[in-house]
Amino acid sequence: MGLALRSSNAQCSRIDLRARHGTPLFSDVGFTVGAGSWAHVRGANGAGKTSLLRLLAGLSHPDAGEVRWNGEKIGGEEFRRELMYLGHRAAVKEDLTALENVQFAAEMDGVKISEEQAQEALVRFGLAGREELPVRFLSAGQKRRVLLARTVTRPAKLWILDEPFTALDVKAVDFISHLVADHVKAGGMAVLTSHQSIPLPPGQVVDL
Ligand SMILES: Nc1ncnc2c1ncn2[C@@H]1O[C@H](COP(=O)(O)OP(=O)(O)OP(=O)(O)O)[C@@H](O)[C@H]1O
Repeated sequence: MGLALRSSNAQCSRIDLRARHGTPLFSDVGFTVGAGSWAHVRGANGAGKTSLLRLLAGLSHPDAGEVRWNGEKIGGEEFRRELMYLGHRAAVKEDLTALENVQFAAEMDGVKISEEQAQEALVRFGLAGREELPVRFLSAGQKRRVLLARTVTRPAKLWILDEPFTALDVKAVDFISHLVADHVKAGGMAVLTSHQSIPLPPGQVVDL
C-alpha cells in the first residue's frame, strides 16, 4: 500500500504590506505553492522578504489580502502542524548542548524524540563529535546546522526557510539543497529566500 499524500497548497493572494512608518513595502503580491513545488522569494535588502515569510507563517498580518492553506485562512492547528518555519534570526540556545537544542526544538514543535534520534539528526548534519558541546562553542555555520536539523526531526509539509544558506559552507549548502529537493520531490512544499541562486530544480520566482 502506497502513501497517499493529500494534495495541498499554500496560497497568498493580493497581499499588501506597509512598513511601520506607513510607506508601502510591497503590494498586490500573490502566488500559490502546491504539493511538489517551491518558491524563491527574491528582492533587495529591505524589500520585505522576511516580512512576507512571516506573513506566510502566520506570525504577522498583512494590511490587505490573505494567506490560505488548503483554501482556509491560516492559523488553525492543522496549518501549524504542517508548517516548519525557520526565521532569518532563529537562534540556538547557547548554553544547551547541540543534542539538547535538537531535543528542545522538537519539544517546541510538539514532538518527543529520543537522544538517539537527536544524535542521528546531528550526525546527518555533519555534527558528529560535537553533540555534547554547549553550542556557544560551535561556529556560526555549525549553529545553523543545529537549527536546520529540526527539518528531519519533525515531518511538515510546508517548509518556510528564511536565508537557510547563511553561514553555511559549500558542502552544507549542497546538503541542505538536496534535503529541500527531496522534500519537494516527495510532495512537500517550500518557500525560501536567498540572495544567492538556489541549487534546486527550477521553482517559482516571487520578486519583491
Ligand atoms: N520590527 C520592525 N520594526 C520596524 N521596521 C521593521 C521591522 N521589521 C522590518 N522592518 C522594516 O521593514 C523593511 C523590510 O524588512 P525585511 O526584513 O522584511 O526585508 P528583507 O527583504 O528580508 O531584507 P534583507 O535582505 O536585508 O534581509 C525594512 O525597511 C525594515 O527596516
